[in-house]
Amino acid sequence: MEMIKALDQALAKAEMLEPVTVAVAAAEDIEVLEAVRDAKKRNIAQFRLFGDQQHIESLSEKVGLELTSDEVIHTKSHLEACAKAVEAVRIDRADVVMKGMVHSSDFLRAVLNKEKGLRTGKVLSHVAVFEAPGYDRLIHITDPALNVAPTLQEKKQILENVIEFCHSLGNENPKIACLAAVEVVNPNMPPTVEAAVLTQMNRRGQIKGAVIDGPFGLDNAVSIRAAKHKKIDSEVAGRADVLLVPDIEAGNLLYKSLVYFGGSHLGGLVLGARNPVILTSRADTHESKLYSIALAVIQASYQKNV
Ligand SMILES: CCCC(=O)OP(=O)(O)O
Repeated sequence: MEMIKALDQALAKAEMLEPVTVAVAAAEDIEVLEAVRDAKKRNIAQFRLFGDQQHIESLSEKVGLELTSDEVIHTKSHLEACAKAVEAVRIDRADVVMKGMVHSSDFLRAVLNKEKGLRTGKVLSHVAVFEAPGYDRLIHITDPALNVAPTLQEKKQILENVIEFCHSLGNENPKIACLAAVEVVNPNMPPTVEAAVLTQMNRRGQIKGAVIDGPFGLDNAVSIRAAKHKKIDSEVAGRADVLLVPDIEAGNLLYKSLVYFGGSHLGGLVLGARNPVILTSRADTHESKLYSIALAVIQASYQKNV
């Protein structure tokens, strides 16, 4: 498979695949409904929209989205919308679940629910895929939204999730930079120590399918000039496809810096679940929500074929 290097390429790829049914939790939002409208136009997805029916219908009219009566399912609260959207996926009435205008914590509680959620045996983790101006490839940030302070063991599993995801986008050997505040191992700075351990686990074949290195500062992970200036010699330095961040604070700040200072678009998914799960910020654009749907279509097709 040809490697996907841009979000528009992901959209084009999704258009060639089987459309999926997406269950949206709390769909009463302009940006969500614009993404729904555009995904339907491109025939990459059908939808089941859970939320306040009147509100969904009035916003849909504003964005020129025509809905049939079976596409909207009225719910009385956001929690009910999350539970019902996840249930739709569990009982195979939908293939993908998507966060709408609801807090990530409420949405994730439904996804992670032990009896009624979409857990597998794996650690679930979030990845945000950015097209950043001036960077020559897609940059994956993990985990900016789900694992608050992952342990070393959890970081290994977060890496395994993102490696499989990169493979689904045709990147067979992604370059992964484990980020910290500095690029040397400092026993007083746990992220630097864990980055070194993960690097060694990759070298010894305990984490396969990628080239992992670290610790790196952000500069030398994504800038060849910075890496050369600091005399860092690594296949990954300046060319990272994936940034493993130390914790949710670093990841979420980096995510929102790329959006608000960098003007980047993105796609966001939860990995490791039974079905694709779309999770973006409530404030992300409809373009980013559409790209997320495209990535979910690709992931669904990949999961069917492996
Ligand atoms: C993937 C970003 C998660 C997030 O921060 O969501 P909200 O902005 O909706 O809180």
